[in-house]
Amino acid sequence: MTLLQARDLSLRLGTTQALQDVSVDLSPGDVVSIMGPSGSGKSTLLHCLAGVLVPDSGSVLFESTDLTRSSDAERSRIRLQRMGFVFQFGDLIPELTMVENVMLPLQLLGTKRSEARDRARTMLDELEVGDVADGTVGVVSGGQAQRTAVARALVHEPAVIFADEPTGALDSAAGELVMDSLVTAAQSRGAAVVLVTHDARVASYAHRNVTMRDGRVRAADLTSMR
Ligand SMILES: Nc1ncnc2c1ncn2[C@@H]1O[C@H](COP(=O)(O)OP(=O)(O)OP(=O)(O)O)[C@@H](O)[C@H]1O
Repeated sequence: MTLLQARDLSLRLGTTQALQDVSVDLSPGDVVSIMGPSGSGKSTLLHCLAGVLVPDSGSVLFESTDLTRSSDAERSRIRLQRMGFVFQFGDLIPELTMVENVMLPLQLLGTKRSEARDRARTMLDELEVGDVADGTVGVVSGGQAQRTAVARALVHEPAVIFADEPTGALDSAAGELVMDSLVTAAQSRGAAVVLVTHDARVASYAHRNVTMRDGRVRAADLTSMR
């Protein structure tokens, strides 16, 4: 069964051919890393797979919807309901506590506040950051904030998590904890993970690697060492 099937994606950004004929498949529970030098098109590919950017040509079939033929509103709805996102700098809302940050996707999806709070707390406990649930970004460590961002990405049970340099701002010990929690929690729910990273240790969590160079896939389906 395929969760996401991207075919022959090409996209020009300004004067740069950011993607050229890129194809990627994702099955439920897959963990795929996207590596490659700076400027090779990794983030652009991730954004096309997630329906944030629409390629000039090619198709992105996600759970039977072609994201390249969907309206902005439809793609936003699919992202909210079926996808989770983790970025390099957590992007937690600083005015909210950790648990309030994790409640957000559920509340946007219409879950009652009390239920959203319970589910967010359970998720934070699972990621071993339940003790900082009532803290704000200013008082928790970078690793705790990033595990909270992972909790927020997973709390609404998405089919896929997109993570762009999720450990890029952390030291290696904290980064490993974030990766362990991300991959373990996603796998236990059958969610796929797409990771953009420069870091071979982060990529070693993946089942498959896609290496980009100048907007093209250089090598796909390499077996990870882990
Ligand atoms: N909005 C834009 N306008 C013009 N060119 C862009 C734009 N966004 C990205 N590019 C160019 O597209 C190419 C691919 O960028 P992208 O950010 O996908 O690379 P990347 O591999 O993720 O790089 P990095 O590792 O540095 O984040 C680069 O040459 C970049 O300069």
